[in-house]
Amino acid sequence: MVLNIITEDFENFYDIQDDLGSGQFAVVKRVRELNTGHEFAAKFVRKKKCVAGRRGLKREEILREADILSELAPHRNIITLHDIFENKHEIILVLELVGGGELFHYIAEKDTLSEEEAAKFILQILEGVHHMHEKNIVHLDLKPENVMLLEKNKTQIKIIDFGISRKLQPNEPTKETFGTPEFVAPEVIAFEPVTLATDMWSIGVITYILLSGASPFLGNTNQETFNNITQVDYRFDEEFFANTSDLAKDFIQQLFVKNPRQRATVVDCLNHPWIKPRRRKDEEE
Ligand SMILES: COc1cc(-c2ccc3ncc(-c4cccc([C@@H](O)NCCN(C)C)c4)n3n2)ccc1O
Repeated sequence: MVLNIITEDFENFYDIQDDLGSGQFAVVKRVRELNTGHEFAAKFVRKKKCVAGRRGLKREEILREADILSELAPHRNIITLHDIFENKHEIILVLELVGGGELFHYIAEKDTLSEEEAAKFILQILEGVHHMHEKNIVHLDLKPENVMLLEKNKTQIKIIDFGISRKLQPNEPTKETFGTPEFVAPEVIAFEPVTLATDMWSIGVITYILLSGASPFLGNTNQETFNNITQVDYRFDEEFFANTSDLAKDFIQQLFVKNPRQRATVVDCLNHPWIKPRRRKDEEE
């Protein structure tokens, strides 16, 4: 994918406004494009100063996210990349702005969702992930914090943060990435190759949380969490799942399968009876 990287001064084209959030090597700011007045989210990512440097990311790692976002655009449930800037110290990804906040906060405010509402969110995540997986792209960090609502109190979602996503190459096992402990699949903990199925495990965790407000494998420490995941040690506590349908529990159970080759694929999930009746006719294949 050929990227058009602009090396002129970012502030000749955009007015920087408020901070939206920050991570280890990146900060996301709201910006306004000078010649259109349109607002965007700009992700400023610090570049490593030298090979041995501990701060910042390698240039090719940052551009990998831009490459993948460019290949995936456009899709209604995946964030769109608008511009890329580079200067001596950082790379700036200018992205479609979403104003509805993280799904994580939406759940926190509501504690749990109805099955109908949860399934609507999961269907959209599946449609975005289906688009990725058709291109052999795996996200590797799917979690409620990386699913954002397009607008407040509207249910359309966008998947963000492709910072550790990968385009899988046949016969080239990918092992080196690690997502967020609570959401990672057993193969990630075992440092075995990641595949498209790795995302499907995370979708199971997200579904479990949307329906119950509880996290299926979370322990008091990361090691406890890893042990629970490796042993696929979870349960549908009556306290949280008394009113959850068997179909919804079956959907989750088909994703919490240790062997990635036996885990439900994104197409299996889109055709699962808990999801399929909620799809629009034009989306069925
Ligand atoms: C943080 O990394 C990305 C953020 C975005 C993105 C795109 C549009 C957009 N509109 C609003 C926001 C936003 C608003 C508040 C916080 C954040 C971000 O810092 N936190 C997101 C989740 N976090 C766990 C990475 C991002 N975003 N973030 C896209 C790709 C990324 O790799």
